[in-house]
Amino acid sequence: MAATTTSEMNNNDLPFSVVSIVEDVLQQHSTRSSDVDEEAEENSPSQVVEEKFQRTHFEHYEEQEILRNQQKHIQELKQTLNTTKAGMQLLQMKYQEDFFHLGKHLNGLAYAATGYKRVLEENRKLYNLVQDLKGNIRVYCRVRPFLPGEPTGLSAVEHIEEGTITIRVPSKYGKAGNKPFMFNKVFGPSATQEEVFSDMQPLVRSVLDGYNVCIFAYGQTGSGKTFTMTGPKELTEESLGVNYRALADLFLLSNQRKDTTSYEISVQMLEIYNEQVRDLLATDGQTKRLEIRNNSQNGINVPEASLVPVSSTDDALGDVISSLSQKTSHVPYRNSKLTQLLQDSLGGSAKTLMFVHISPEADTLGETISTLKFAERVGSVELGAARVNKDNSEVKELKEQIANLKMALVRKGNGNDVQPNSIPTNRERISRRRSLETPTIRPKLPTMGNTSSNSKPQIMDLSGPEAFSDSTASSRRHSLDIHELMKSSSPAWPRQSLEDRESKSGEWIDKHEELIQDHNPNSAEQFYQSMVPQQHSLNGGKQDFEVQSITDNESDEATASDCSDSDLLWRLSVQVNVPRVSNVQNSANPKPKKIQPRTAKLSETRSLIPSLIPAPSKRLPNTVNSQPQRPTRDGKRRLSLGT
Ligand SMILES: Nc1ncnc2c1ncn2[C@@H]1O[C@H](COP(=O)(O)OP(=O)(O)OP(=O)(O)O)[C@@H](O)[C@H]1O
Repeated sequence: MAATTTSEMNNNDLPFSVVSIVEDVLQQHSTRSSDVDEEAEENSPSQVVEEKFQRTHFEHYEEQEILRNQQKHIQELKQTLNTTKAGMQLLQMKYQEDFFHLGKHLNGLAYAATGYKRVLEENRKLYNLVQDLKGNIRVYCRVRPFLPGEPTGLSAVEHIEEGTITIRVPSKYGKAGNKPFMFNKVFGPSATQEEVFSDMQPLVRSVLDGYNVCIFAYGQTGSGKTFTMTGPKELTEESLGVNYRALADLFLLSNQRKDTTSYEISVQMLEIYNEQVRDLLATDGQTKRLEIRNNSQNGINVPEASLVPVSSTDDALGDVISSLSQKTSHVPYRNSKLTQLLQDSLGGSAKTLMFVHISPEADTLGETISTLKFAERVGSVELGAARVNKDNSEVKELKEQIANLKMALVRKGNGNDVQPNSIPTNRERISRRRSLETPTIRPKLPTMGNTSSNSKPQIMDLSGPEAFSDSTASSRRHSLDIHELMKSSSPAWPRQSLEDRESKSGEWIDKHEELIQDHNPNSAEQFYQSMVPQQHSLNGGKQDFEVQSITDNESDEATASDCSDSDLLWRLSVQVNVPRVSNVQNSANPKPKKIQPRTAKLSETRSLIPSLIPAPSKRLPNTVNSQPQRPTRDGKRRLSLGT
């Protein structure tokens, strides 16, 4: 029985203490049995047997009692064990349930967090869209990281969040505390070149939709302007700056669209240093000094000539921004070479983006704060909504006629007899209109007074080999044309008749142009490859950066694929204007081209949306500068440009 009990106990996984108690009892039982046997041997047999029986019986009874008690305890223990097990299982289930709920809750929180981020991003896009519609200059702020070897003390930047950068201001700069500055976007020290470019890529791409785009970098020396615009000294694919990426992207798109659209891309690199403009791509081994010219055909351009310093770039840019933000009738663009070149971007119909750069070091905080304040002011300048170039064909033609008439009047006033042929003949007009229709490269229209139909990005850098390219004319390049030309003392500027100019349109537009890409399907990769190993090798004989948007019957894909959300309304204005171009074509061409069904369909769609198009804000024309010249100041802040 003892054995059975033990085995039972074992089978039920009874605690060790219970098993040992049972074994002790069995041990005692066998000891007592042997004692009884010994006593029986000493007494008479019958008595002994009697006593033995009684004792055994009694002991047996006792043992049974003990066993019963123990079994009872075992049962109780079993029950406790089962209850505990059940309790444990319950707890486990509860914990699992709690974990599940916690996970769900966390998921919900994570989702809410991403939702919040999405909403913030959406808000930013909408804010940018509103700003674009108002024509505000977009301002992106970028903070350079601490450089190796620099004392990595306390950063001047307290906090960065989407479009807000908060600066720690100590008491020596006024009221101590945190000062927030708001921009369209703020990139922290860890932002990569790719991140920076991807944010502005839609803007760059809108060049191919016919917009002028100007991108320039501003900030104190060593704050990272060159890094953003070009890249570091050791260029790798990852470290390529905005200029390379923008060009590579334009080549890529032009290649992708080659079946429907032909783009002509050329590059111009200039340096403005001490108010002198130099052609960085001059092939004769010397950097030529250039003069900035403005005519209504091509807007600002730079024929060969020397320049007289006018005023500090820093002051001049500040003055222009100030005038623009106060909406004064006269904006002193001509006070510096930079502002002259940027005239169409700062006051024209271009989309303009300024990168403001700051260093993280606390000891440059004074400069940082004034840079950020200036940049905030720039961000508040409303230029009016950007306008696509190609919607201006009729206006362009009328302006062309007005300019020709003005020219004729001026000549008449000078005693020259003017032939009425300075007014374009029907044939010329038709040929111009045809040029708008051409499905390949749009020829440059040379006649004065005409607004350009080309988009010309610029690249400029004022610090070291800072470069920028020329921007095209917009409809606002007006008042300077005649006066400029008449006042010109540049020997290189052709004293040609309008007819001559028309016949040599390419030369009229820019002497420093050289086609670097045309119909080359591999040009994007070639360009990219050539840039990385050669580093800054744009000097290799390629000149003049000019991107032209060509056909007016561009396919939907050709115009649509590149636009960001914020470009949507800009695109709408492109679309609305297309039917007008078609009309011009039809009226101008005696044998009108058969309109592609795709284009016709587009026209229908487009005709539905004109009411959505914001009216471009109007500005008074600029007059020839009459501002007093300002002394040059050796400003610390500098600019790097790329349009
Ligand atoms: N975002 C960045 N990440 C890493 N290094 C950077 C970054 N920005 C700038 N640098 C480094 O900081 C140094 C100064 O930058 P950079 O030459 O671009 O300044 P800058 O504003 O063009 O100066 P300057 O006006 O004197 O020409 C360079 O060594 C550059 O590689």
